[in-house]
Amino acid sequence: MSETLTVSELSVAFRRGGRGTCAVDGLSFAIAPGEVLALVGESGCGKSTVAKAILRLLPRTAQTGGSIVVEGREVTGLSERELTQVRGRKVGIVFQEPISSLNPVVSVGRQVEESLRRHRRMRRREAGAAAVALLEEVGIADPERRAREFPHQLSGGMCQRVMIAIALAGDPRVLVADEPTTALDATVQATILELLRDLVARRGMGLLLITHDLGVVADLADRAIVMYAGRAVEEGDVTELFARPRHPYTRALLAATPTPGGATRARLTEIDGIVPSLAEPATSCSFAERCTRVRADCHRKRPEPARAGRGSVTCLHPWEGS
Ligand SMILES: Nc1ncnc2c1ncn2[C@@H]1O[C@H](COP(=O)(O)OP(=O)(O)OP(=O)(O)O)[C@@H](O)[C@H]1O
Repeated sequence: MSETLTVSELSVAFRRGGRGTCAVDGLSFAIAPGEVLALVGESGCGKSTVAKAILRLLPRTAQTGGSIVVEGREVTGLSERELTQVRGRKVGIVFQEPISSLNPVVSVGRQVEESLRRHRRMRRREAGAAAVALLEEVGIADPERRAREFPHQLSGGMCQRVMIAIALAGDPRVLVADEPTTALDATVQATILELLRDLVARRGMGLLLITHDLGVVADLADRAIVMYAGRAVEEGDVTELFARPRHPYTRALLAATPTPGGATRARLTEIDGIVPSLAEPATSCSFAERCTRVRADCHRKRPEPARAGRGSVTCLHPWEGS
């Protein structure tokens, strides 16, 4: 099966007063139709930067390297005009804050219609009917009435459904969902995850799910990449990753995840300051300072990805599969 999205050796550095911060460092992955791939890691590890690089939404101060191919088309060198065909039509995006992402003074039906007219060149009447059908597809009851309402009249969960309808208007082959349920309460979260799962299966889209929440990964993803300081430290099938985490960071993340009904164990703190300059790539393991298994060579040698089970691990001394 051909991939909907292939990212190869993606790197992104931000310049800040003469110094560079390497936010993403040599990340590669591919998503097949109907597949859910999660990018998981703490705040600041570079997840959103990956999403923005795919949609070419990074500021001019960002230096990007590597290749991003969407449905066989390299997007890194495209002009703004060519990019409009990719954004929305081939790649849709859903952000974390549904209410602030919607226009408060335009009815939700009209906002879906506008997206349909922009991406699919529909006439107004045709777009009106298609908007109602999309609202129904994303699970909004009584869609004709709801289409006339404004964002403040809808719950957070319903607003997120509207955002998903807007993202689907261009009939994208890949959906990028950046923390799609983080702003919602737990029961609503579960219904939105179920909707995303249904849509991926029904439409055969690829889904890149960006989250810091391993519970969300377990619920929805087929595969996951665990990111730390801009690099993939472990990658694999979700069931294997949860059953046999090999990287000490994956283990630490799993240990910090609240268990149902149990107490939340210590949370890992946010990472700041990653790699000082792109010209000076890391010469050691970036997790060494926080690692419980650290050995002398971790401070001297940069680990490279090595195959492990059906995935890979980037660690000089990984836990062996048991
Ligand atoms: N526009 C920017 N200019 C400079 N540095 C940036 C910019 N955007 C992100 N960064 C830096 O890049 C790194 C990765 O940020 P990013 O937002 O991708 O992480 P994240 O894992 O998505 O975190 P969060 O979940 O908090 O959004 C951070 O060190 C951040 O400070």
